[in-house]
Amino acid sequence: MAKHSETSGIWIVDDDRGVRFVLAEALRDAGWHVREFEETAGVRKALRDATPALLVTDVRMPGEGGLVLLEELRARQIGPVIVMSAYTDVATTAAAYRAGAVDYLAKPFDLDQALAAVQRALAEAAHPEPISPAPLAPAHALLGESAPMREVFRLIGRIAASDLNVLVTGETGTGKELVARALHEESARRNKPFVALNTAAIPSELLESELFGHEAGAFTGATRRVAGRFEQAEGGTLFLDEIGDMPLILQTRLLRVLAGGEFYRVGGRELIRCHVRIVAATHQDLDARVAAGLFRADLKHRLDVVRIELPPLRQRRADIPLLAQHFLANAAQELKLPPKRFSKAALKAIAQRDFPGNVRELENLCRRVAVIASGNEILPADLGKSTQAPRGDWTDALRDWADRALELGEAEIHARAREAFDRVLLEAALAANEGHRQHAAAALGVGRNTLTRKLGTSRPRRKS
Ligand SMILES: Nc1ncnc2c1ncn2[C@@H]1O[C@H](COP(=O)(O)OP(=O)(O)OP(=O)(O)O)[C@@H](O)[C@H]1O
Repeated sequence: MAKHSETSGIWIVDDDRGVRFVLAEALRDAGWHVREFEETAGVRKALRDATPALLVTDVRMPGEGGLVLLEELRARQIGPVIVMSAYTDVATTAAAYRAGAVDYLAKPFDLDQALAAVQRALAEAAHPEPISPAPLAPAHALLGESAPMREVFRLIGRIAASDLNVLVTGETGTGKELVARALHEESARRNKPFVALNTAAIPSELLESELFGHEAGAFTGATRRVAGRFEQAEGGTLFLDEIGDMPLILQTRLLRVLAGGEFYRVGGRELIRCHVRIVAATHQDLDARVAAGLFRADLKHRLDVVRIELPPLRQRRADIPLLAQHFLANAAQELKLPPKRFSKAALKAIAQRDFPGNVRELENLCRRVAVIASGNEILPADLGKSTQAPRGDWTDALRDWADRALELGEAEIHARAREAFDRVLLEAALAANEGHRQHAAAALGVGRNTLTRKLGTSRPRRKS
């Protein structure tokens, strides 16, 4: 490796001597000239005679913090700067990127990772990307301290300010929606709407108008013009959950909108331009769905510009105690119960459990014990037996849909919901029974005639 002593080298600022020493030695071994500082005051002094080729700084130190120095260096166009910190929550990570950091190392870090970050930063220094300044965003409740979650926070911090579409993948209940919200909160769009739509929860014939809105008279029950989610999210972020389940016909429509940035309401003639950032999520293997012909490859490319993979809870058990205590405290507060806490043994027992329903299942367990446990300290015996993961309750989605339809004063709400309900059951039963009507009817516990009658009536009612 080439010697870099012709530049003023790499400067490391950290009040922790151990970190400084280990990092400095590794960088020197790699051929760089390194200067060490234990506080930012020393850096300011040194800046009178020299500038670093790269600065690596801690965030919280006695005296002035690293981010203040970072902002000043950015103003003077000195850098690049890599930030390292044991504080790895989304807000701190994103604040570092906003202040101008080119990378963020979560302590404790791997030395190879640090060396790679230094090399990358120096290589990219010739083409620095502008980072728009923005005020600190409020902290939000995406919690975690495990290595995989730190990586997720790092990624969120890095890409929040961009307008790139993001695909969040992960099993059910891993926090995909919270990640989408964090991306929104940390972006310049934070004062605009965040709108979420679960594409799997909406009957396919209603999905188009949910997304793009409709004009009065566009179909039976459309008594007045209604704005779709795209319009509602204008300038902000649209979160499309369960994107893998979107019917192909709508995938085509969505693709056109994403490509052209404009759309018509259902039954409308006015072309509407949209400036919405899309964060999509799925618990399915989207590549497999593309291979099976169930998902459009071109749409996947549009959505999957940056991917954030949320690991299942079993791969980040280190987060369980933190999450459990948070959920227990929240549940007690919400339910107006006296504060409760887990005994050490109970926390240990929880951390060893399997949670097929991931964070959502852990949250439900904490709510349950908050109510059931009699004492203020939760003991292992209070936890009960591990149960199978409760799946996301579809009636929640139905309730949301009904609330909205009622609020908008839509017509024939009951009939439309019933139709959708029947159709989903019938389609599922027919699919599970290879199209055999009698078997499908038996599986559902209805007579064959009922099934045939319902098949006859549960058709889309769009007029045109
Ligand atoms: N890291 C986390 N910190 C705090 N709360 C979390 C975290 N991850 C998930 N949760 C909570 O767990 C529940 C499920 O999270 P969320 O709805 O974001 O999951 P999801 O992956 O979108 O689920 P699904 O695939 O079923 O839609 C929510 O109540 C959320 O607040």
